[in-house]
Amino acid sequence: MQTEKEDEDDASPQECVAMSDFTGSGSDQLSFSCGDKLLVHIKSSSDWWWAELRGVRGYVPASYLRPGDAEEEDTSLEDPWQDEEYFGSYGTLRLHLEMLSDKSRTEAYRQVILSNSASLRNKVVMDLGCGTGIISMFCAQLAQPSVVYAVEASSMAEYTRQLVRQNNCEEVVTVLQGRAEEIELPEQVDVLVSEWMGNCLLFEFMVESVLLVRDRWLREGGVMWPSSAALTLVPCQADSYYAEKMAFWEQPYGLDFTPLQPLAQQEFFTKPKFSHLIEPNDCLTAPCDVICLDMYTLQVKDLEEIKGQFHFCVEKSGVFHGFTAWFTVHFESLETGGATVELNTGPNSEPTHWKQTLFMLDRPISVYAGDLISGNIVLYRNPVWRRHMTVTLHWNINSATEETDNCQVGTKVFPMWR
Ligand SMILES: N=C(N)NC/C=C/[C@H]1O[C@@H](n2cnc3c(N)ncnc32)[C@H](O)[C@@H]1O
Repeated sequence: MQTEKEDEDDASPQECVAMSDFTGSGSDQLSFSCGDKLLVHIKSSSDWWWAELRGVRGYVPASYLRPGDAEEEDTSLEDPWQDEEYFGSYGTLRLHLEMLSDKSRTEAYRQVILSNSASLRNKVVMDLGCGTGIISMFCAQLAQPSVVYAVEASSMAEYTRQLVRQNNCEEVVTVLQGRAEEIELPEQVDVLVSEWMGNCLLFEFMVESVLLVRDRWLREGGVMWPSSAALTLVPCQADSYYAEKMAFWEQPYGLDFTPLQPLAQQEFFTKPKFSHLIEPNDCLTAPCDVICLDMYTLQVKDLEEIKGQFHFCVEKSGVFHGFTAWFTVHFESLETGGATVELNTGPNSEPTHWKQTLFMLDRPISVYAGDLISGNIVLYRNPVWRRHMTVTLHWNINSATEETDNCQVGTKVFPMWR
């Protein structure tokens, strides 16, 4: 871990305490365990600090640290769910406009209601995290449930009540403001519908609320919508993104800026890229469902660490820049044998506001038809910041051709976001 920063001295290093384990990737990141006391020498950016642990220095993720001793009591006030910020953001229209403008997403939920309208007659429904109440109003408009409990924790709930009245749905739709896992209902529900999926499926971990409400309010034999969810992964090319963020430094205006490339890798390729639009022909192999969740059996404790294996066979030679992930959810029919509705956020479906998530490798690797890329993905929920996680990818590349017979191995940890 000896690097050029060794001699850089700083005024007074600040002592910080690690709030959870961190396994560094790349040669300049420092690993540590929960409770370790680190000396922070340089806060080189908001995300990464230059720190020292037991005489070894390296980059550490700032969000894993809290100030030592003095300010101890302050950070204990920090809400691990960041509810104020989270529900505050849903109290404004921006995110609701984005979700409502996402036709693929919203029409999928409408299709679920429409294709189950007969079976929804006289049913008790909960719409968890109803936002502006669109799904609840689909239920009232397209079917005849006995009641829909539209639960919304943010201040949007007040406006949702107005929208329900404005659209003559108040007979059926009851808006309840509060966290769904904390509110009281007069009865159990037959159907628990929610649009809880975050980037990379789980980010925000709203799914925890869905599971808690399932366990408390879904009657025996009740239906979960979505019923199942799958995270899909594919090794891909990302030429334009790589050119834009890394190759750019090779010869801007005829000058050689390559000494900035390590910084570019740190700044642009450390975190996943949300809202990435992958072209179908960027995929180097057929995609693979690496994680499958059954919404009837999934438990909150399972969310701490979710692991999936993958085995890809390279279909065409190209440059392996990274992995792209997306998700698909399924809504089973209320009628036995009825049609299942699918919402697929992948590159072969209509784009959604989630688009896809790109995980860039530290450096691109040339791969050839027939090569095997196998390994695993692990989603580690952040033990402190409960809406965040890290995504760890381990991969092996076994060449199909003899010239590069050595097996290349790689691993990288992506914070999302803390
Ligand atoms: N699909 C994603 N990512 N987010 C879209 C869904 C987010 C909406 O659900 C609400 N919400 C989230 N969690 C809860 C909860 N536990 N109780 C009540 N309302 C909640 C938020 O305030 C947004 O309006």
